[in-house]
Amino acid sequence: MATDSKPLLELEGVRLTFGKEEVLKGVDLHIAPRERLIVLGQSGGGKSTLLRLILGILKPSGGSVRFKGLEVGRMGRRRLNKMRQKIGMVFQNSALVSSLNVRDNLALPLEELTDKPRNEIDDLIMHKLEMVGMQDARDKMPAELSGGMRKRIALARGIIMDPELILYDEPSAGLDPVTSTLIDQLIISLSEKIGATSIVVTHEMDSAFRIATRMAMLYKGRIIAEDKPEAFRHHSNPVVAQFISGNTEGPLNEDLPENRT
Ligand SMILES: Nc1ncnc2c1ncn2[C@@H]1O[C@H](COP(=O)(O)OP(=O)(O)OP(=O)(O)O)[C@@H](O)[C@H]1O
Repeated sequence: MATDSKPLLELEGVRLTFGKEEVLKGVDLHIAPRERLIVLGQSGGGKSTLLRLILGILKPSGGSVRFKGLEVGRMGRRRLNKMRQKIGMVFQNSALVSSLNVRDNLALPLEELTDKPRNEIDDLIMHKLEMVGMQDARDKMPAELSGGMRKRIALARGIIMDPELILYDEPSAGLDPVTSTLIDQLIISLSEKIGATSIVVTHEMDSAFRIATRMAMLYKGRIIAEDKPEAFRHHSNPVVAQFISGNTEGPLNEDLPENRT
């Protein structure tokens, strides 16, 4: 029990500047094992940037990102590779390599980050394809699959190494409502099956409420609210309340290009 209550991931005072733009101004966030945390925020607010900091693709300009107690920004290549074996990533638009078939797309992270033999890689791929109901797609090219099928393959690739943490960037973007619900259910069941923690960036509020065990709102470079989903439905913070409702009147309007001075 004691280890389970320790955060898997700790972000403290994380700042990130691109040129003159300070995108993150001090993000504090602790993520406990097995949580499914939804990160909400406006377009261009820095959500994808946050995921890239967690993966160690970007280094913070200030503050710290710790995965299992280790500072990600200070890891060398070997440590980073080791950590990335424990983190699965499901990108926006699935991000499959169009010139590779499903089998080879799923093999990529295993070949890049491990020295597993081919037969072991093939067994793992079949097992993960079965978990997402896509065992018949092994030899198909991405172009032969629908958006929902490609998303299932992206999920299979995200869990290929039984990660402890899975990062999802807009997992249901561009999918029809039914496919989107099925993908949300799969996200929940897969993370429960492998005992993973999930961080999901999304703008789709129905998906967010279906998936979340906790929610956080990123606004103007900081986390301005974090709470259980029920609390987010009727939040006292006017920014959160407007974001959730999609109301066209409220404090978020100050940030619209036409209202900037
Ligand atoms: N590599 C980069 N170099 C310079 N600026 C960048 C870079 N990556 C992101 N940015 C800028 O940082 C800001 C945050 O981008 P980010 O993609 O993290 O936002 P987001 O919240 O994920 O947006 P969306 O919801 O639209 O995907 C944007 O202004 C973007 O232009």
